[in-house]
Amino acid sequence: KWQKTGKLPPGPIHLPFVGNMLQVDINDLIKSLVKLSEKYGPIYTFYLGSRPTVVLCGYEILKEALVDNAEVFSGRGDFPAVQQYSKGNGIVYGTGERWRQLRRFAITTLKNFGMGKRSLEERVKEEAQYLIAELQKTNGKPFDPTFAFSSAGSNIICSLVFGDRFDYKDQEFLTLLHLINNSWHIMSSTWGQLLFVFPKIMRYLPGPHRQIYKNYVKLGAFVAKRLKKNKETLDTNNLRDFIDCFLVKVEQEKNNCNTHFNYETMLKTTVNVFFAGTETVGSTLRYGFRILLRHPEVETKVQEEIDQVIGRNRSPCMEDRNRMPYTDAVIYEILRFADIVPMSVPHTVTRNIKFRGYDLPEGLNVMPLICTSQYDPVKFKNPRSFDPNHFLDENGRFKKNDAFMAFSAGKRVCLGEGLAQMELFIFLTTILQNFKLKPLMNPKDIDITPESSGLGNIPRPYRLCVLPR
Ligand code: HEM
Repeated sequence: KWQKTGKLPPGPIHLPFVGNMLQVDINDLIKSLVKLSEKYGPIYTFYLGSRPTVVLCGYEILKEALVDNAEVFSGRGDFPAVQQYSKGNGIVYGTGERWRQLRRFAITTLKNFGMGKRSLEERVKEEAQYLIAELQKTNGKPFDPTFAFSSAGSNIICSLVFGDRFDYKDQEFLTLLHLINNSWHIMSSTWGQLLFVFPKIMRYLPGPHRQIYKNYVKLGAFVAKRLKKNKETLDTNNLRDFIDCFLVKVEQEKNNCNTHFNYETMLKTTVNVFFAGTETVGSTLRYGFRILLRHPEVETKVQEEIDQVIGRNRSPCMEDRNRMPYTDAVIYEILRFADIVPMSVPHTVTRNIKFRGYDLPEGLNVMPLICTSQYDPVKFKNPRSFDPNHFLDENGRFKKNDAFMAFSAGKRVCLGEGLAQMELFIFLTTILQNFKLKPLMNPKDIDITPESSGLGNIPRPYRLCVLPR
């Protein structure tokens, strides 16, 4: 069907059933896809089993697709790791009118609860103090920061979605964080990549990839419990959180047989936002602090800027960011270099389109390799090096770069970008205001390449010490 519809971009010769599997290293799918673009150019066709996918590489073509043709490239493509659970419900994996309505509702509702506003900033500042208290408990001894960071990030989204934060030692909370972390690791492992390339076959084979679905079911059970609790205690004159607002919306729409607001979409959307808001910020902080251990000179410069602009006696706030170009650039560079969602999430085209001379039929899978924009040598001087100068001009002022696509671009752009930027700035500056980082090895020996790459780029596990300043 796909071939008959028109001229797809060229690509490596594919075999029946296995597609282009034999042309890639399944331990590092992304690297292989980037390598193929050296031969076939910025747009080529790659077969996942029998299904063609158009791969987009480099800033120019990603912008042309995701931004200049935003509507057409806004469909959601095959993502087998989660499809079995989400079944097209929810924001991340929804498509068409359902996705549009759920996304609009989520953005408006999260804004009403303070996303992008001062009230939420106060919440983030308060959480930063809990994080500092948690780090103080380590007494300068080595520790693994994974769960302290993901707890802090997760608590912000929990406040918005569930109306409250959790204690860092709360067992149920820790279990949820483990489920999310575990799923993210599997999606980013060889098993996750096998699942991506062979969705049908892998569904029937044993292996860790099956755990992703089980984890989602457990997360869903927790969210279902919260939905029930909210419903039992709902006061329509005092809406407490995202779930309350969704319950009201479902009730308002109950006689509309075409509605997209029902129990299933409420459950899956809540799971989506909870998952997306937890692992991403946690992973970025974990990656970012590993980079700072590797580059103590960057840590020192950020601390100098903190001392100059904020001092030691008050908490950092978002207004400070405008007066801290170096720290601003460091955060952008962490997001660029760590590149924690390197191939974004698959898209599709929503209607037939002629694009760069090729015929892309409606429903065709598109893989926007946003890592190739973040590492585009035309747009960044030394893309393979961590260098905050990528975001500074010659006078030391912050300089935007269009090729920065850590949150993707266009209609599907991450809806939590503003929130994530706020959390990263406040958490990072509050930690560096209070502590000096101490690595457990010579900084020059710290490897800041990812441990594995798939849906996510996973930083290598590490421990560090934090000493009071
Ligand atoms: C450093 C932190 C984050 C990064 C790097 C990140 C990155 C991304 C990326 C690359 C996408 C895929 C966009 C696409 O399909 O083209 C995405 C989607 C999404 N993100 Fe984030 N994200 C982050 C934090 C958050 C937070 C805090 C939230 C919570 C509100 C969130 C909620 C979502 C949702 C709901 C989507 C799906 C959007 C859609 O399909 O319309 N993300 N994110």
